[in-house]
Amino acid sequence: MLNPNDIVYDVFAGVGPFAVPAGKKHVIVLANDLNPESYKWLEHNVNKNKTKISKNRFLQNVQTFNKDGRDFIKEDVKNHLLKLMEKENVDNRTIHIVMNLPAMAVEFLDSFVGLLKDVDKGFEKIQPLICHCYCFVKGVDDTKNKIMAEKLVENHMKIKLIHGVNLKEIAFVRNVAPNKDMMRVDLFLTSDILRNSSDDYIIVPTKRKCNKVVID
Ligand SMILES: C[S@@+](CC[C@H](N)C(=O)[O-])C[C@H]1O[C@@H](n2cnc3c(N)ncnc32)[C@H](O)[C@@H]1O
Repeated sequence: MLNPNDIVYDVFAGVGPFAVPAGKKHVIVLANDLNPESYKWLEHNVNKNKTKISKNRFLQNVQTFNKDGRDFIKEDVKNHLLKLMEKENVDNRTIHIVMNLPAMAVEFLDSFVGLLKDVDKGFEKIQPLICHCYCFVKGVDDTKNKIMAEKLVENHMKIKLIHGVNLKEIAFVRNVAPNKDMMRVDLFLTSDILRNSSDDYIIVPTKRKCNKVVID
């Protein structure tokens, strides 16, 4: 899916199985992991594969971070987006946010709501901005799995998902245990979400129970 001008923010990068191949394709990558041991090997793999270009350049190839995902989003992803919004020329590219921590990633999604609420222009320069959020659902059937994954994201972001507007796709990834499937929800992080100016969206009730969603 990735092209050389694209940008990847890998919030839960582990030892770099997404970040390193992306860096090798000359994609700009900001890769983060909280676990110091994962971070050590992420650094090792980035250096070993020569994906690191220069400490001093803004758009270096792969940059690594050792932070909690929420801090990484609110500080480093935000700052990087702000710099892109200030640039005069915009490359033709897609920005991807990868959130591969299926048990918990949805709990970090609210960080994007209002992330750029103080900004009033330049949003077109950071679109499309696609968030790939992995989650687990109680495996029932494909249709119900997709509804559960959608409700899970809606409850955590407190926004209504609308296909083609802020929802790109919901995909089955794999079965991980009896009655437990991994799903991937691809979201368009629109300027409405980033500014939290969500007149178009119905705010869904906050009632939620951890990762489980009950379908009537
Ligand atoms: C399922 S692994 C995914 C790693 C990698 N993306 C992959 O596909 O192999 C999730 C990673 O998230 C990291 N992690 C867990 N909690 C985190 C947090 N709060 N902030 C950042 N990283 C975290 C873990 O250390 C682990 O490396």
